Amino acid sequence: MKILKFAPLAELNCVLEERFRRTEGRFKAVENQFHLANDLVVPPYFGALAARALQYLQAGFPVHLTGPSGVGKSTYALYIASQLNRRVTLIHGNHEMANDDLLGAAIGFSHKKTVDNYIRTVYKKEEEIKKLRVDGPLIEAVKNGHTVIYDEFTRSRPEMNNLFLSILEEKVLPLYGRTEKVSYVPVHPGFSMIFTSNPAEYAGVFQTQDALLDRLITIHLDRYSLEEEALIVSEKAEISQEDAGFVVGLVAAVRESAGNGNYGPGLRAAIMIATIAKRNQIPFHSDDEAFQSLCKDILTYPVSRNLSLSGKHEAQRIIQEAMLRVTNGETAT
Ligand SMILES: Nc1ncnc2c1ncn2[C@@H]1O[C@H](COP(=O)(O)OP(=O)(O)OP(=O)(O)O)[C@@H](O)[C@H]1O
Repeated sequence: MKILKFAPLAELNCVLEERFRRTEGRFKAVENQFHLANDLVVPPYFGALAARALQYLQAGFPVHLTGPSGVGKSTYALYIASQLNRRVTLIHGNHEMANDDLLGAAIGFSHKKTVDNYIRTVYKKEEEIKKLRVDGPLIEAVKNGHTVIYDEFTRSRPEMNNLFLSILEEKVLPLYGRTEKVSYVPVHPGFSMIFTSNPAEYAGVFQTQDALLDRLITIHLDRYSLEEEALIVSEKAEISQEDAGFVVGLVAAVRESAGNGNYGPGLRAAIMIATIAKRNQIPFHSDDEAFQSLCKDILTYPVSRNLSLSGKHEAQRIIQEAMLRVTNGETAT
């Protein structure tokens, strides 16, 4: 399994346009700092999938990565984007997103006044008022051929996402509601898009219009294997593979006992437990009180969400039992 050491993505030729920074966060859809996992673990499955996704993008088709929370969708998307070697624009879906956030908006007026009173008897005055607009991140991306990662796109309202229909099919970005003569921007040949989403049954997620889904190559991501998860956790938290295996096995056993399937605690919870335990020199041992409390704090809520009203106590019982099982060498499937 490959382990890549990555610099922050910002250094990977993924700088956002200075102009947007100067608009003081007006374009809330864009973040100007984000990081690819510092220690990116590339299991064979991940590498093969990323290579295929790259082929699809290079052939001009957008890719959509979907799967439960924490299976690595954003990480894959950033990794694939970094392979394309073009600037990256990152958009986060949210229910408040509006066209202006992506296309830009009027930010005021410029005013020019010329008064010519050189000859006292003649008074000449000219005034010009111009609307000032700032292009939004999507216009820049489309014009300059960036790779756009639209993370959690189903958290934006479906009507908001209509914009992408013509970008992806007709290769033009229509500029609705503008007074300028040009009413669309042609899409640069180097432009490509990677979408990510959680399944439709997740809270806060909107149904996607079929027309958009029809344009995307949708790839379902499954959880990493326990061995892969252990390697990721050991790299991220800088702990031994044995300790990482124990934490990952514990989280998996808890998820299994709680019947959470795809939706229970996963890789993120394991990374949290491992990082905090390492930082605070808490032994990775189920007999250790501090370790038990840490696991309960992190795992109780995601486990109890699926349980009945007695959730909290039931969840803690499940966690305690899972600790014993994993300590006794019983592994989750
Ligand atoms: N291959 C990997 N190498 C290193 N770290 C990884 C890898 N895959 C995932 N991670 C780490 O696991 C955590 C979850 O990954 P990520 O945020 O990509 O998941 P996601 O599927 O996009 O989750 P969500 O749907 O909740 O946004 C992150 O901390 C990420 O850095």
